[in-house]
Amino acid sequence: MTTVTTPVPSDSIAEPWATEQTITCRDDRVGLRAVIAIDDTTLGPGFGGVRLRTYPSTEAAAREAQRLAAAMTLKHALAELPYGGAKSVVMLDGPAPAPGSPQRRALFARFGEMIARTAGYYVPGVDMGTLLEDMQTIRDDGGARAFCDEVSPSPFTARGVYQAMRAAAVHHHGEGGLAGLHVVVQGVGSVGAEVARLAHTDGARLTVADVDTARAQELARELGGDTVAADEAAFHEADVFSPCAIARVVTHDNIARIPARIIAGAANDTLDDPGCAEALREAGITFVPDFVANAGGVIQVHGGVVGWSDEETLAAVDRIGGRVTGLLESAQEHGITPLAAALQRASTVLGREISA
Ligand SMILES: NC(=O)c1ccc[n+]([C@@H]2O[C@H](COP(=O)([O-])OP(=O)(O)OC[C@H]3O[C@@H](n4cnc5c(N)ncnc54)[C@H](O)[C@@H]3O)[C@@H](O)[C@H]2O)c1
Repeated sequence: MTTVTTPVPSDSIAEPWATEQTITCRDDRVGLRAVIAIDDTTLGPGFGGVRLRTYPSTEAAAREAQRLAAAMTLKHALAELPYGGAKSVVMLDGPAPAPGSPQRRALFARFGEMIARTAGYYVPGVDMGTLLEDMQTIRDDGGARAFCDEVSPSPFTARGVYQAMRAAAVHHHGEGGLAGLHVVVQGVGSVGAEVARLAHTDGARLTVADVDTARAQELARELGGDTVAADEAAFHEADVFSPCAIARVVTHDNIARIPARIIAGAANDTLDDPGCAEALREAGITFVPDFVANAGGVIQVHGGVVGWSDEETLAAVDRIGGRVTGLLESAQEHGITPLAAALQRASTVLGREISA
């Protein structure tokens, strides 16, 4: 007699046709429930991280995988990288298996086998909740291609965000760039702290915020700056606001309270909804799309894959600045938002219409 295990209660994949492929993966022997979303492979295999966390439903997990995969498509298209957009989520129903444990290894080995079935069209990397060793398991035990670069992408992401911020400052204030400007950084983890340091080196005055207040205070001391409460960072008097922590910090309801004239940060999904981009433009605030500003990490990963020298990788990351300048000029010329300009660029690169 066959035993049928009841699937995770719920629901469905809400948008079955949102991506080129959305694949569910299940193996009860190792406790695997995962969703792989391959958004678009026009430019190459879909590359995107594996996220490991709990979700309230299968639908929520699938939605997140699809949404993040679409953002990766845009990120790679704008960064001129030969990858499509993809993302996967492994659903937890309790605490994550400990790093190095046989359970964790079995989970990622099996997931790797399922990734291998995409025949290279999905290439995973590290994301929230996963570790380099998980990618190595996917590769070594699962037999799938995986990006397992041991170099942390965070400093490269930070450098790209800094270049984006600087380009926006030059666009607004002329060649002086960030010198003398007040920059508020929300979230001073591996990316935000480095963004703050680079802006400080460029002559900016820094105010930093983090839910880990000791971390913010220590960095403020290092940079001779100030701190502000984490949930007040966006509303603190400043020239530049750099969200480097959580998603959706800009909402229709709070735009009127944001004093900064430039928003450029690392946090994915900074806008609560794409319509906020037009509201920001009307409020006179220049928003640099997150998927343009935070591409330094994927550029570094690609540099590792194709064997760029450190100088070549840094030069490629620094080109984010010129790209932002181009988008801001195009947006100004056509009376559109920088987000719309970025989507137009992605539409051209991908050969299909992409709207917000
Ligand atoms: N690391 C990368 O290369 C990379 C690449 C692209 C995008 N991002 C995005 O950039 C952001 C930062 O990434 P990271 O690698 O620095 O993460 P991190 O975990 O190293 O740092 C995040 C920091 O934000 C703080 N934080 C959390 N919630 C906060 C809140 N509500 N207000 C203020 N601070 C808060 C945390 O205490 C931590 O110090 C994330 O949104 C991430 O998805 C990172």
